[in-house]
Amino acid sequence: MAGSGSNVSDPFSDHAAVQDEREAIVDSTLAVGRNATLTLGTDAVIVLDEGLRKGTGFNCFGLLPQRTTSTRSIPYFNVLWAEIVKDDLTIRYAKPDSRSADSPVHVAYINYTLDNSTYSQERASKWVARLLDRAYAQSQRNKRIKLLINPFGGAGKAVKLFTREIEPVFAAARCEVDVERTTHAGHAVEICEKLDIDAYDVIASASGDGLPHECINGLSRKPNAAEALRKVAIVQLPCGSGNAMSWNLNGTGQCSTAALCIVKGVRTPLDLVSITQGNQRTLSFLSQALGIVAESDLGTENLRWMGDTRFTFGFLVRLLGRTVYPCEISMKIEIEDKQEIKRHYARQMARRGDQSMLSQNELDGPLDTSTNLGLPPLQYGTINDPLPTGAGWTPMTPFPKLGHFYSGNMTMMAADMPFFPASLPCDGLLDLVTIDGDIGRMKSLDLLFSIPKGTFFDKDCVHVRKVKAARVIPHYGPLAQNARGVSQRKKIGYFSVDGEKMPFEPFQLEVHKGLGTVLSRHVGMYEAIGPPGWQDVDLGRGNEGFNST
Ligand SMILES: Nc1ncnc2c1ncn2[C@@H]1O[C@H](COP(=O)(O)OP(=O)(O)OP(=O)(O)O)[C@@H](O)[C@H]1O
Repeated sequence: MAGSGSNVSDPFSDHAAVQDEREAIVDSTLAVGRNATLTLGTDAVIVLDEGLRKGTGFNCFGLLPQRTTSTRSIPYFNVLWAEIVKDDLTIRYAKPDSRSADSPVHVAYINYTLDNSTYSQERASKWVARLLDRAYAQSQRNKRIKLLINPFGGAGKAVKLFTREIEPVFAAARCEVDVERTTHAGHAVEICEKLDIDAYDVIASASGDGLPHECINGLSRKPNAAEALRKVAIVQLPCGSGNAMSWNLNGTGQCSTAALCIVKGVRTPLDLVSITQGNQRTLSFLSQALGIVAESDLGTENLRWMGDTRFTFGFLVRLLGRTVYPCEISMKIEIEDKQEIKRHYARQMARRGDQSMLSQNELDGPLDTSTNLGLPPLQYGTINDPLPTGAGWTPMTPFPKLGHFYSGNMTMMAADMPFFPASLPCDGLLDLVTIDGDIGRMKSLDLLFSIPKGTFFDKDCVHVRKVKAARVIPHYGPLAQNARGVSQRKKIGYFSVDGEKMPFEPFQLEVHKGLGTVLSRHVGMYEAIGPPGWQDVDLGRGNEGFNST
């Protein structure tokens, strides 16, 4: 009944709480001049300024509408820096050029002259500190970035893109940037092998996916490789043609937006894959391909003048030719059923959903100090060892009609190419897809169009498993007689790792959970929609699923 004693559920009866709330509102609002205030809102800083209403003064003789609102909101994510110099408060932020989802950004700023009383200055300094706390949250400020530019990457525009789109964003965010141009193939490996890992937080590549691949392999050559790969985050500023790393971690193919995402990026551990061939061990962060995908990429180098279209052209030519690429494959399968893969994905996403619950150790996993911080030992040996036969390993099995062998550690292989929708940055597993090459042209075309639509995963002819390791022996390439008259297959064919050409010969791969580190827009997840229907999967209780640690 109204008025009968205290009502604890009535927030207005709690005077202390109301007082706290009032003070919080007062603290979050800063008066900057007679007609303007800046307020720290839930996810943006709100600028209320009568001056904004006046517009630019040009309204095309009354034909264009004048700005009628006096407020503007700047999302915290876009705030690059804020500071007070003498009596001037300046907030620099990344302003999108358009409303499109993948719009580039440019650096803009607002500036107000403060009342120069000590009280006002102190309040303003506290307000700026609170703004920066919100703008950066879990992300490290003033990152120290080693920035490598491949002057010939993509369409050869990386240097221009750096000057116009990337540098202004890093400068506005007060990042320390040390720029170096690569002069030859393999240069990034050499630079990263010698890099002082205490001097940098991030290695950024203004390039395609080739340079990040080299950076990872450069760090892997250090005697303290595991420590280096843990300490320094590898990122990409998308200047190539595929730019998969940027699409997966930041959801953009724009250099300026990727720079903003790196400024605000949070550390995410990334599984890396060891590939052994002969006596070589290479690390991979993205994909391994044999057959049609490798040929469409590496076999079309002579068509570079076509730009991105060369992949599609190469793909269609081979697809319509119903080319097969026979191989023998043995895998250590962890999850095979598509519904189980969706459940695994849903379970991992549920864990990631509450980021505040994750400790840094849980995110990065324990660092194995038993190996002097060098690369982790290979659990299943190399391609030169006898075939592993332990739990989960399938026998070496012929795939006589194989059209695609494609394993992926990230979802997007390029813009609109979510080839591995169930992949996760740090589940210790690789998504391995095989498709027969003789499935018929219409079915093949339908498959091709299903990739951007996100329905590819559920197609019957698409075989997907989550694996921890695999051994592959390619059995294609033309037959030729050797000097002793014995028929042998010529080593002609393409094997691509992260889009880079590797020797066309047998290989073994093995996943290392969370060995690498990247910066991502969201902790522990890719900017992708996941396998179809994963949100509807019933996780049940007590079902812990695959434990990859
Ligand atoms: N200065 C250079 N001259 C020649 N090759 C270089 C140079 N710098 C880097 N490279 C090599 O270029 C290769 C491709 O690099 P990157 O991925 O950056 O560009 P891209 O191939 O054009 O991009 P994408 O893979 O998206 O098409 C890498 O293998 C790297 O070793």
